[in-house]
Amino acid sequence: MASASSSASGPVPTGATLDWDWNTVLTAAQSSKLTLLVVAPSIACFLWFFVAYQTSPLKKYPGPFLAGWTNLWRLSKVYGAEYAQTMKKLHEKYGPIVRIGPNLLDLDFPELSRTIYNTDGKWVKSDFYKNSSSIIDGKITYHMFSETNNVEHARLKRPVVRHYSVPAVLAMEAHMDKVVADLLQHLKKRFVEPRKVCNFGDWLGYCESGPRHHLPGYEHTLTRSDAWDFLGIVTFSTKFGYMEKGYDFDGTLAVADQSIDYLALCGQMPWTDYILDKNPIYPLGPPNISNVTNIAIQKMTARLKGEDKVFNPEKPDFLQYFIESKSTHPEIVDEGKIIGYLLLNLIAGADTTAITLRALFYYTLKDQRVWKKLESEVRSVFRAFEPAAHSKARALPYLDAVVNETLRYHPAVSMIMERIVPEGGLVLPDGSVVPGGQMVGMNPYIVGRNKKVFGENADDFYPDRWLQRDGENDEQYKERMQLWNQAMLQFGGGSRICLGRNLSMMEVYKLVPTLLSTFDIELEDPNEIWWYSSRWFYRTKGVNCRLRPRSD
Ligand code: HEM
Repeated sequence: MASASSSASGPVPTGATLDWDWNTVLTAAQSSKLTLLVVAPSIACFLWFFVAYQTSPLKKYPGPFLAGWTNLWRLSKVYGAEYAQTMKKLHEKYGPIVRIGPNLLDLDFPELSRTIYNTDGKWVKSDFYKNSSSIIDGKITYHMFSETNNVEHARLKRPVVRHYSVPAVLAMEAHMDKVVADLLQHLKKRFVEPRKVCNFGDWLGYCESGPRHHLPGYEHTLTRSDAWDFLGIVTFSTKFGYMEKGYDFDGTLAVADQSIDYLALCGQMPWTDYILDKNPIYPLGPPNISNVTNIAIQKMTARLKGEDKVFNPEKPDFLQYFIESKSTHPEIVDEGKIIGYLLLNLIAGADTTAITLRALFYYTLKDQRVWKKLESEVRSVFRAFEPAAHSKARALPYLDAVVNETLRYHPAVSMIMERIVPEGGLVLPDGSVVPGGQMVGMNPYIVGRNKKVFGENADDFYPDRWLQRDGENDEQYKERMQLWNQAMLQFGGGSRICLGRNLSMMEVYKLVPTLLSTFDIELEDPNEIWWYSSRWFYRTKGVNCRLRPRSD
């Protein structure tokens, strides 16, 4: 070992011969700084997580080990885009209760659906929802979906809720008929006459790095453009033009996808929204749906000035209703709120309906027994090239069964709908109590496949399960349906139930019989496996079909 005096690197006590090396001392000092800067916080962090983990009241519940420690685990599962499938496997492994976050349980107890999703105002949405808000005049502003305060939510909903009721939606049937009639003509000209393949889903390469234009032979994203144009018409009497152009010409649909993915990813660790989208210095969030926002602003301004030439007062639309609510509820509704209501209609409504329609065609066409049964029921009532009347369509039992089965089997929202357990806690069927302040929720995909409710074949697409069984009397059938409906959370539940469900069901019940009674439809490749991405929305692409004029 060298003496310290031989070192040029620092003062040495006089006369002392030291048996150490200043480099070693410095290295030690540096490493203790390192210890302070890196190791100590890591230990503190570990201890914090360890204590939180050990003392958590949810520790007793089963689930993946890492999920109990950090929300990064569930973030990674959302990122993987196989969320619903992963959760299903976890429930198969652990049972009806799975701890998927340090403070979050995913429950598969349909009997609790009316407790957790109810109207008493005590169950509050978690912070998951908050990031789907916007900054208006420098202030974070929530809409009906993102508002977690139940009192404020009820205030926002009050002026508009009646416009989504069944009678109000039925008053819009004339609008819908126009979109359906246009769609039939488009299909005839674009696909039936030139004998081209029609894409019932999104065209290949959409939203990926490739150019944003149609590929030859796969021109039309039928369900999606129809759903967007339909909502454009009922919302402000104007189609976006996706059906005419046949592709996402202004990029809106791609941006809508990004904002829904942002909701799902950022919602796993809600504080990240303050670093990303709500960052006051440099917002890094998803791009706005500026095209649609601009259209909404233009339409509202023109309507308020009496300059909207396309609006026909005999055919009411949501914009008109929202403008009226400004007079009936001036203390709640201003022009900013009207834009919020308009945008929510589009973002919450178009893709959910498109996903449902696409799933219905995919699963039904894949099972020719089901397809033929549906086709013959529909054709016994409706003629070709005639928009199906909603009231007649609702009376068709097999169509009803197919729609229910599609909603059960492929819910457009396939992620846990988080709620905060109120004071007093939640008693689970196993007798354990989840204390107030913790989070629980159910996933429509998981409860929709509960084998105790739907039977051993719950993982099969089998619409006939919804029909009255041989030997089952009316009372028994009614009871079974009541039980099954508890497990149908496709539209959420309670006071936060989907506001647009009547509207989307009207579209589905009109469009499906109209298409089946007008065309012979078949999958181009009966073995087609579609693309999917399961996050908040269970999105899909594909379903390429050949359409021919109806042969019988
Ligand atoms: C098949 C179509 C649809 C499905 C599957 C669907 C699904 C859902 C679900 C599951 C929720 C509740 C989310 C939660 O509690 O966490 C919800 C809420 C909502 N949906 Fe839909 N939706 C559909 C269509 C529509 C349409 C067409 C509109 C509007 C025109 C719409 C507007 C809304 C609104 C405003 C909310 C928030 C309700 C509130 O919190 O008060 N949805 N939807």
